[in-house]
Amino acid sequence: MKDDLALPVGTTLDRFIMRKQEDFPYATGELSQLLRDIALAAKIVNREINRAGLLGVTGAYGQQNIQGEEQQKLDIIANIRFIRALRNGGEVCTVISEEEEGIIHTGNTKGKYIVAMDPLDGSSNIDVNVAIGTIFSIYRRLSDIGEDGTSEDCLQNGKKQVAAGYVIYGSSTMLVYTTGCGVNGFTYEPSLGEFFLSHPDIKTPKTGKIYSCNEGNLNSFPDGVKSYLNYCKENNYNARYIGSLVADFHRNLLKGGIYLYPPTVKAPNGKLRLVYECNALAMIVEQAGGKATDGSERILDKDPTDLHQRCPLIIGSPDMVDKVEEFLAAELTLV
Ligand SMILES: O=P(O)(O)OC[C@H]1O[C@](O)(COP(=O)(O)O)[C@@H](O)[C@@H]1O
Ligand SMILES: [Mg+2]
Ligand SMILES: [Mg+2]
Repeated sequence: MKDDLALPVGTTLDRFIMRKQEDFPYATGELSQLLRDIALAAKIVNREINRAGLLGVTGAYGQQNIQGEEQQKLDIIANIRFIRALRNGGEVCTVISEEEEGIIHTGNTKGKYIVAMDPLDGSSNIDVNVAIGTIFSIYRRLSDIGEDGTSEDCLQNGKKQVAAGYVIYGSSTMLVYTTGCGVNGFTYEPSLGEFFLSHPDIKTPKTGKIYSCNEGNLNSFPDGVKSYLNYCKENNYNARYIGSLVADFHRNLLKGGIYLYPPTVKAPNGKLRLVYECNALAMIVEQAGGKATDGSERILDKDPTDLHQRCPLIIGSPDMVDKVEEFLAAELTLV
């Protein structure tokens, strides 16, 4: 067949976004444009990450962020690249970032959207060539068009997300996102500079045999979590922990598994941030048939009170999350 000489390259992200937009007769194209702006920033950051070692942009930047964490140069670069792309795109009035203490007004007062983001996730893995990521949540503003966004706009509960996603910079670079109608994954083809649909309609298995958590903190985990980890070991589950939330989450999403960052003595509210890490992944996992909880409350039901607030995260295959909650509930009855 002649066609075999030129096999189709697949559906580009752009084309996919356009087709999805047709599903919404009242769509104005602004959210579509915003998703494209995020994809553009992801391509640029991907390039920066790939050549970081050559350009000497590895290592610490020499200042701390609001969380008291040493900022890496690539944290700063990714933060600048995403904020610039969102500002130039014109659809976003306000940004919340892990790397910025306060909310960032882009000057696009006509912009209808708010973006909360973790520009670079897995900072401890940046310089050692291990998969890292970017996490983003998109909300519609509540405040009036024509003004800067407000803190009320930025502290919306996770159920209000109109879209959420992540980019994983790993053996290949992928963009995975949802607009509330299922989860789709796109793989980046650098030679064409395009993301192509590679993982349509992702569904996470109901259960799995992989558990991911930093057992270095085991001694200070709640008893219910300790019991669950014993249960995993008794049932010969595989321990897999990359130390980049996006990468651990992505593997478990595709293969079935559970990621846990419980409260510890060092981090009594857990380590991960509700507004720009947990909410986005919770929307994705639920859209893929999974679950996300802080141990007792559904992540998406939590009302944020602070931009950088932390919360425990237990996320993944639904049966596995239920099992952890069972062990935690049993712990409470023993008290
Ligand atoms: O080193 P720990 O305590 O296991 O924490 C690792 C976790 O912290 C994070 O690195 C926090 O995210 P950032 O790198 O964006 O700050 C997660 O990606 C990861 O899952
Ligand atoms: Mg992070
Ligand atoms: Mg980060």
